[in-house]
Amino acid sequence: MTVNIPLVNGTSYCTLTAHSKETFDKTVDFYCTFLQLERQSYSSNSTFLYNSSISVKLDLEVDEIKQRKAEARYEELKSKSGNKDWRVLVSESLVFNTADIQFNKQTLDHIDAPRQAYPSYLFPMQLYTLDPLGNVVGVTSTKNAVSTMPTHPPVLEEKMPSAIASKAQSYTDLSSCVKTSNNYPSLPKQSKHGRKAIAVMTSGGDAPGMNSNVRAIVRSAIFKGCRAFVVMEGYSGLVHGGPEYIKEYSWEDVRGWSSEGGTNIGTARCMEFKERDGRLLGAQHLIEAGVDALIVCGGDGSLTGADLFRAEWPSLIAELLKNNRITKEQHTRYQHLNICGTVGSIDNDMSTTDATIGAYSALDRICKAIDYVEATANSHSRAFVVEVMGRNCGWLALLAGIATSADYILIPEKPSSSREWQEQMCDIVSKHRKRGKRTTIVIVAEGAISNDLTPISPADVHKVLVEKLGLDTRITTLGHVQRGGTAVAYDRILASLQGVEAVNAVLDTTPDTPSPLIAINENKITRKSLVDSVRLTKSVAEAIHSKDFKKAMSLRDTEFIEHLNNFMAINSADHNEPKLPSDKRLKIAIVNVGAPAGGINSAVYSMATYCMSQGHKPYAIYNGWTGLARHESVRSLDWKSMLGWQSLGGSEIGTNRATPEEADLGMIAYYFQKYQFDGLIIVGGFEAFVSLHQLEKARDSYAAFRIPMVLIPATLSNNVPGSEYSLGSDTALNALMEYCDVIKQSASSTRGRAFVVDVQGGNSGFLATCTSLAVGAQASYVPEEGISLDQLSQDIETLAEAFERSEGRGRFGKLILKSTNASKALSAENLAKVMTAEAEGRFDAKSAIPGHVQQGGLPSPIDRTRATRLAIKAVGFIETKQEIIREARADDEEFNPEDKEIESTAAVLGVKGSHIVFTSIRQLYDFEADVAKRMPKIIHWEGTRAIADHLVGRKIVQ
Ligand SMILES: Nc1ncnc2c1ncn2[C@@H]1O[C@H](COP(=O)(O)OP(=O)(O)OP(=O)(O)O)[C@@H](O)[C@H]1O
Ligand SMILES: O=P(O)(O)OC[C@H]1O[C@](O)(CO)[C@@H](O)[C@@H]1O
Ligand SMILES: [Mg+2]
Repeated sequence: MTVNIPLVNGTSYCTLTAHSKETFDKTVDFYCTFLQLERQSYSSNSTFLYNSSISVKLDLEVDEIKQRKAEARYEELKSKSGNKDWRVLVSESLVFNTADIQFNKQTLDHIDAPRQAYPSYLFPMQLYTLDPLGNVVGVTSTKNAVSTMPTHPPVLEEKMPSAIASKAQSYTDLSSCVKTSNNYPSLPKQSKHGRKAIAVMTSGGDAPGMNSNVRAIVRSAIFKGCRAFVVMEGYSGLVHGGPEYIKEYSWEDVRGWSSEGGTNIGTARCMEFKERDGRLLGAQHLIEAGVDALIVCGGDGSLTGADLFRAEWPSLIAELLKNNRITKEQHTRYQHLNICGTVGSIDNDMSTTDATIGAYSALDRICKAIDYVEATANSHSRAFVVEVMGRNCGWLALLAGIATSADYILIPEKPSSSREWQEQMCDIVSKHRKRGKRTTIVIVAEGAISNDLTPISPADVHKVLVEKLGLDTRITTLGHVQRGGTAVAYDRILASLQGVEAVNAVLDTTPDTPSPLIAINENKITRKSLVDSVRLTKSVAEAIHSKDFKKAMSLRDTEFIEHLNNFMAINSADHNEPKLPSDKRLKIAIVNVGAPAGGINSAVYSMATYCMSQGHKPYAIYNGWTGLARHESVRSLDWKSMLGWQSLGGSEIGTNRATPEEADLGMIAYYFQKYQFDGLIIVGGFEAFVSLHQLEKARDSYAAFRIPMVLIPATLSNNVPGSEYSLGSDTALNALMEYCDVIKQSASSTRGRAFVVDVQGGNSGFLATCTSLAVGAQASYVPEEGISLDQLSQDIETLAEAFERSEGRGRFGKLILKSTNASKALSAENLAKVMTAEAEGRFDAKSAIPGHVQQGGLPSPIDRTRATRLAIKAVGFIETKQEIIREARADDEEFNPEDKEIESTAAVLGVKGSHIVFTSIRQLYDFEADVAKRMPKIIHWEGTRAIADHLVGRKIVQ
C-alpha cells in the first residue's frame, strides 16, 4: 500500500484501495475525469491487484492550524503504531489514507458535489477514520447516497484486514448508508473466501415478535453483503441438519412477517441438544452448511444451550476432525463459533435485559383478559383467581397486577409461609370489599411457591377465598392464549432493532471478544456478554432453589424490585398506617394538560394511591388550568372514587390545552395559595411543558409557585423535550398499528393496491416512523423531512417495481404512512391521487384516515405500568425537593430562581437512553426545545427511521 503524505499545504495525496476490479476502474475513472487528477499518478502497476493503490491529488483548502495539528497527531500516532498509516475506510468499496477528520469531511463534500451531476457515479460513501492503531475515530457520510450503480449490497472482501473490516461493518450508520432496492440480485453461492453466512433460529416457547426478529436479521444480513440462513425447528434443525433444516433465505422470503404471530421458522424443545452427541451433530451440520455465525432468538434455556455450545465448540470440532467428519480446511475456517443471542420469550426471565421479545405481547393478552373478566366479576360481585404463565419468573404476574390494579399477586420471587400469604391476602381483600369494591382479582404466577418451595396452585387460592372469606370465586387459566396472536408494537420494534444490532454484533465479533447478547435497558438497545447474562440468570434459579429469596430478588433487575415495591404500596393504600410521620406529610396536586393520552388516568390513580400510602393528601385539579382559574373543582382524591381508573382511557379529571397564562396566572396562584399545595405534578404534552415553564418563570412574582413541580410527559406525539418516552405513545402506536394491519390485509386482498394512511402527531414524526417499522410500511413521510418531489417519484417507482415483482402473490398490501403535518398542501387523499396518476396503471392508491382512533381505547400495559412507575417517582421528587425550596419559599430576598438547586425543583421526568432522569425546565426550555415548532431540538428516534426504511429496501433521495 502506498504510504502517503497526509496533508501538504492545500494539497493532499490519498491512497485509495478498491475491493473489486470494477469498482477500482470506475473510481479511478471518476477521479481522473471529474477531479482533474493526473492520470500518471495512477500507480496500480497496470494490472489490478487487491490493495493496489492510486495516489490522487485533490485541491483542497485546508486551514493551516488544523493542518499542523493534524500532522502532529498523525506523526504521534504513527510512531506509536510502528509507522502504520492512518486510514479511512469507505463503507462500500474504497479505502483512503489520510490524516484528519475535518479534512475527510471536506474531501467528501468535494467528491460529493460533482457526483450529484453524474448519476452513474452516485454510489454511497461513508468514511470511517481509523487511527494507526485501528480505532475508529470518526464517521462521515456523503450527502447523496442514492445508488444507481448496479445494486450490489456492500461487500467487504477478505483481503481487507478482518479486524478493520468488522469494525467498519459495525460502525455503519444505516441512516446514511445507501437505501438499497429490495430487488437485490440473487447472490452467488458462497465461495471459499466469500461473504459471511449468518444463520438465525428461534428456540424454546414461541413468542410474538420472533418473526420480526428473523425478518430483521435476514434482511440486515443481506443488506450487509452476507448470506442469510434460517435454522428450522430450533435446535432440532441443527441436530437434523441438511438443506431441509438449514435453509438459505432471500429478501422476499420474510416479506410481511412483522404482522404475524408465533415463529414462521418453527421452534422446538429439543432434548437431543442437551446431550453432547446432539451438539456434535449440530456443529457438523452448521459447518457443512457453511454458516459462519449463528443468532439464537430464545429464552433462558435456549441461550444457556447457546452458551454451552460456544464453550464446547473447540472440543466439538476437534472431535469432528479426528473422526473425519469435517476436513482440515473446514476445521481451520470454522475455528470459532460466532454466536449471538436475542432474547425471545414471554417469560421475561433473562437477566441484564429489561424486556424479552414477546413479554409485553403476553402481558397485553393477560391484561385484556383481566379487563374482560372484571366486567363479569363486577356483575356477580365475584372473585377471580387468574393463573398466568412465566415459568419460574413472576414478571408477567407482577406487571399484570400493577396494570389491572389486582388485589393480590403470588409470585415465585417473594414467597412467604402458607399462613402468611393466606392472612395477608384475606386482610387486603376483605378491606377492599369493606370499602365497597365488588370485584376481587388474585393473579397467581404458574411458578408461585411458598417459602418451603411448595407450589401454590390456583385451586389453593380458590379454597382460601371461598372458605375464609366466603367469596363466590372462579378460576381462569389463561394458558397458551398468552403466547398467541400478533406482537404488540413494542415487541415488533424491539425485535427489529435487536435483529439489526445482532447482525452488527456478529460482524463485529472477533475470536477475542465475548459472545454478545442483545438487550434493552430502558430505551436503549445494548450489547451484553452472553456468558455473564446466562450465569446471572442461572443464579436466580439457584437462589430460589436454595430458599435464599432475598438473593433471588436482588439478582432480578432493580426495575423488578421497584415494580414490586410500587405494587405493594398502591395495593395497601389507605389500609395501613402511612409510612411517613405527620410532619412530613404533604398536599400534592395533580393536573392534566393537553390532549388525552393512554396512561393519564393510571398516573393519577398511582400518584393518589401512593400518596395515601405515604400519608400525603392527593388533590386533583379538574379540567386543566381553565378549570382551576374558574374554580370548577379541586378535590382531594379518595380511594373508592378511583376504582378502575388504572385501566381506563381518556382523562377522568378532565384536560384541555390552555396554559396558565392563557387561563389566568393570577387566579391560579391564588388557588395554589388557598389550597396550600406543597407540590405539583403535571401530566401532559407540549402545552404541559409550556405550562411548567410559565409557572417556574412566575415564581418571582408568586410565592405560591415556589414548590417542587414536575412534569410527566403524556402525549401520543412523543415530542416533550427531556424524554424519549411519553405516556400514551405506546397506546397510540398499538392503535395505529392494528388499524394498519387491517388496512394492509385489505390492500393485499385487492392486489395492486397501496394505502396512504394519515397519521397524527403534530410536528413530530415519531408515530409515523415507529408504526412504519412495526407494520413494514413501504414509506413514511414526516414533518421533520417534508415531502420532496424527488423522493415521492422515487417511492412511486419503487412501489411500482415491487408490485410488478409480486405478480398477484399474497402479502403484498403496501402502506405509506403520512404524518398530517408532513405536507399541508398534500393531504393523504391527494397524495393517494398523485400516486395513482403517476403509477400509470401499475398500481392504485387509496387514502385512509384513522383520526382520533389513534388516541387508543384502553391504555396499553406499557403505558399503565410506566405511568405507575413515573407517578411514584414524581411523588418521590416532590418529597426530596421540599427541603431545598422550603427556606427560600417565604422570603423574597432569599429566593433566587437562578440558583442551581432551586432550578432543579421544577423539572421534567423523562427516559433518556438507559436512564430515567429529571431535567430542569429551564435547561430544557432554554436550550433543548424548539418552542415555535413544539419539538425537542434533538430527535431521538432518527436511527429507528433509517432502520424502518432500510428493512423495506426504500431508496432515499437526499
Ligand atoms: N442446559 C442446556 N444445554 C443445552 N441445551 C439446552 C439447555 N437448556 C436448554 N437447552 C435447549 O434450549 C431449548 C429451549 O429451552 P427451554 O425449553 O428452556 O426454553 P427457553 O429457551 O427458556 O424459552 P421459553 O422459556 O420462553 O420457552 C431446549 O429444548 C434445549 O434444546
Ligand atoms: O408451551 P409449553 O411447551 O407447554 O410450555 C409452557 C411454558 O412455556 C412458556 O410459555 C414460555 O417459557 C412458559 O411461560 C410456560 O411455562
Ligand atoms: Mg425459559
